[in-house]
Amino acid sequence: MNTLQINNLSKTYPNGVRALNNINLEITNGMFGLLGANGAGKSSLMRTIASLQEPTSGSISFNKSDIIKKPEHIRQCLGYLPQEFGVYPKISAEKLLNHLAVLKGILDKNQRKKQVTALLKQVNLYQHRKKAVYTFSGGMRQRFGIAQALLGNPQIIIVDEPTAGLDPEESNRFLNLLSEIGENVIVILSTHIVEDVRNLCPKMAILSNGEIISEGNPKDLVASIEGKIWTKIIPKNDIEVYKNTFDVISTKLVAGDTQIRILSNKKPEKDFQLITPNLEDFYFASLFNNQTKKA
Ligand SMILES: Nc1ncnc2c1ncn2[C@@H]1O[C@H](COP(=O)(O)OP(=O)(O)OP(=O)(O)O)[C@@H](O)[C@H]1O
Repeated sequence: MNTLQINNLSKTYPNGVRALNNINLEITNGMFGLLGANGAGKSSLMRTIASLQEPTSGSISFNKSDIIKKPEHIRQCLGYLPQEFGVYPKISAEKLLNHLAVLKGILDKNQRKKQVTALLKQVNLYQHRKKAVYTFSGGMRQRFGIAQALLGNPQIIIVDEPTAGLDPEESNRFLNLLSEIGENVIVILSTHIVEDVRNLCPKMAILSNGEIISEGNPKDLVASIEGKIWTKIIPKNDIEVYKNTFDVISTKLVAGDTQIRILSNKKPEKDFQLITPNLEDFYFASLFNNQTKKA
């Protein structure tokens, strides 16, 4: 069993932005979803775990080895697909993956060829192996990205916002690929897409303004708000009135009408309907509770 242990981790950038604020997490084998809005601090946390930047304070260990003092340990067993993969040179996907394999320390030529071929097949890019990656579509690039992250059989794989910008079919394809990686490694999926976490991750945490505000199994978290989420269709202009009166966690346009969802232990008033909550409701309820706690 692999264990990533994060204790009291904080990161303040030189410009004064406090991106991470006292994070504590223990992550073991399987898919772990890190959910948060843009700017919540997900990439800051992913980059710090990948030892690409140092925290301001706190500690991270991977299988009991301190990765801030000894970053080479996690680098050897890490596969990382960053949010921005960067510029691709004008060489074929096969050559680029081979080159990245050398950088990863796979020096035996035969072993390297075997692994590059197997990975290109696994991510369904084998038939496109002679094409340059910069000519690939967004989805193909992300699949190439996961192939490079899997080089060298990593024990911990970090994917940062991998489906942002992909169409639904490519997104599905990518997530299926991710779910096949296996249960014997840690996979951290950082995303703002609630559905992705619900479908894939048995464990998750919500990050907001650099803090972990909820953590657990998605089903258990949703069960904790069972019987507390109420909905009503209201005129668009009344939103502010309802917000001032009730704990409105979200508003949504449904077929041109405005639907509000409210967090309440009992029926807020007549015409409200109790609904079976989903993970998105839990996410919004967490953000709402956290904001009101701070206000
Ligand atoms: N290198 C940096 N220097 C200064 N501030 C930064 C730096 N990187 C991130 N930030 C700031 O830290 C905060 C968290 O950013 P981060 O990129 O970690 O969030 P995120 O959840 O990954 O969001 P997104 O999905 O939009 O990238 C933001 O306020 C951002 O502007």
